Amino acid sequence: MFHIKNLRYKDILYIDELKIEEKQVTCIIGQSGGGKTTLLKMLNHMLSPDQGEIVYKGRSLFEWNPIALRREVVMLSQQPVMFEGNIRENLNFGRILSEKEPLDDEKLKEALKFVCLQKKLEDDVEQLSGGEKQRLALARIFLMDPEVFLLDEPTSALDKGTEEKIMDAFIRYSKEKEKTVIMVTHSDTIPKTYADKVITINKPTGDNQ
Ligand SMILES: Nc1ncnc2c1ncn2[C@@H]1O[C@H](COP(=O)(O)OP(=O)(O)OP(=O)(O)O)[C@@H](O)[C@H]1O
Repeated sequence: MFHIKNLRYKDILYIDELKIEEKQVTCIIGQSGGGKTTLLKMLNHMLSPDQGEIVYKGRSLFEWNPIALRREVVMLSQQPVMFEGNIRENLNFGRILSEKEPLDDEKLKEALKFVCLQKKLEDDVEQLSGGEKQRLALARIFLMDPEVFLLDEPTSALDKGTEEKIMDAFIRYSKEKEKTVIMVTHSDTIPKTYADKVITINKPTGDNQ
């Protein structure tokens, strides 16, 4: 699905060749500051390489309309993005960005349950904790229903039990719906439990595979 060739970005990321397969769970691991987030941002064209090429579905990312690409390839960033307003508005905002119709409260409540978030749709997002915001942002991209999920440390602010419940549900859903999941993680257990493939990205030495 993604094919990276001879990628160079500043002195941050050097990848000679890397393939990421569709409908699989790929975990990206490696040392802090090694360039994992930078790589995720390249996959939905929020950053461009200085040299080399990223091919997505057989076409160079440069040929893709960035907006159309980001409807298919959605990124959950490390610091969850929150919009002013309540939980309902925050969940449906992703749907608007994806040009999909807003969902009724029943569907939104199901999404909150999916991420183990016991809050009301009317609750203001300002009052949520870091871990609650992380789960709300995950529920929002889940409702966007993209083909590819780029997840940057999606459970870093959660306790082990909650991490396991959410990851179990999310990966089961992704497999059923044949989604592609590309996830940066520092967890020891997530790659072992869920990954079809693990990629290690460390500071450049030229042998990132
Ligand atoms: N736009 C930028 N310009 C210059 N340097 C950057 C830029 N973005 C990130 N960096 C640097 O690039 C390196 C890689 O950062 P990145 O966030 O990709 O690492 P990471 O592997 O995701 O780290 P962590 O595991 O700590 O989240 C870091 O040294 C960071 O400071």
